Amino acid sequence: MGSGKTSVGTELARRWGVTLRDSDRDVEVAAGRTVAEVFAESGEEAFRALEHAAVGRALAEHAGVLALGGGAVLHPRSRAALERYAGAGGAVVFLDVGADAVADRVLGDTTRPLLAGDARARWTEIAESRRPVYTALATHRVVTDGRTPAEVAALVEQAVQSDGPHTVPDGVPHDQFHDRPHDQPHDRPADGTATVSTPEDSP
Ligand SMILES: Nc1ncnc2c1ncn2[C@@H]1O[C@H](COP(=O)(O)OP(=O)(O)O)[C@@H](O)[C@H]1O
Ligand SMILES: O=C(O)C1=C[C@@H](OP(=O)(O)O)[C@@H](O)[C@H](O)C1
Ligand SMILES: [Mg+2]
Repeated sequence: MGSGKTSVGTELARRWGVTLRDSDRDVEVAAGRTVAEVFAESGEEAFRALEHAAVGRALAEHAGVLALGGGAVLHPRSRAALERYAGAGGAVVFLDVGADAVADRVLGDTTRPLLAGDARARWTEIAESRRPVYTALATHRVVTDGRTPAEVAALVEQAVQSDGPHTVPDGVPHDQFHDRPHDQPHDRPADGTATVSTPEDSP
């Protein structure tokens, strides 16, 4: 939440001339309700089931950029689907962000039900608990603090087009933050239609 998956995904799709899918948006269309309404009326479990279905559809049918909701990786079968996608050469990008940067972005926002109450404390707790999942799943990590969505999109492009060991743009070699379960090249195909998933980045 607030790492910029939706914003950066939009920029990246524009840059590459492809379309953006966003799992939250797909859930809202399928449910005919907002994410906040689904949480309030049906609960988080129902939201996760809708989200899992949206992720599966997007991975199967979408050739472009996919922005995930930050909790999409909590569903074991969504996580497994993303692992298969990455194992087949897809790029899964962890947009990393710290609490100070995120405070300026989403902490006053009421559209994210999991941040109700002490939003900063909730965000920090969620981010810490999910970080191991994000780092295990991601093929690339890009730090977003102090960068505009356009700047982050350029860094994502640079990261996924780089060869060999995945040195992220802030200079931290990929293997210092991630026990990578797969070791495939993650170049964007020349036709420019690769799906780049952003598994939250951070919550
Ligand atoms: N790099 C950034 N710098 C400043 N604000 C940003 C940045 N990325 C996103 N935002 C703002 O933060 C809010 C959340 O961004 P969003 O893309 O919805 O994040 P996510 O999808 O990861 O929750 C939006 O208001 C957006 O305009
Ligand atoms: O991290 C989460 O559990 C959530 C993140 C949200 O998406 P963003 O990460 O795009 O804000 C949205 O799916 C929902 O509010 C739950
Ligand atoms: Mg989003």
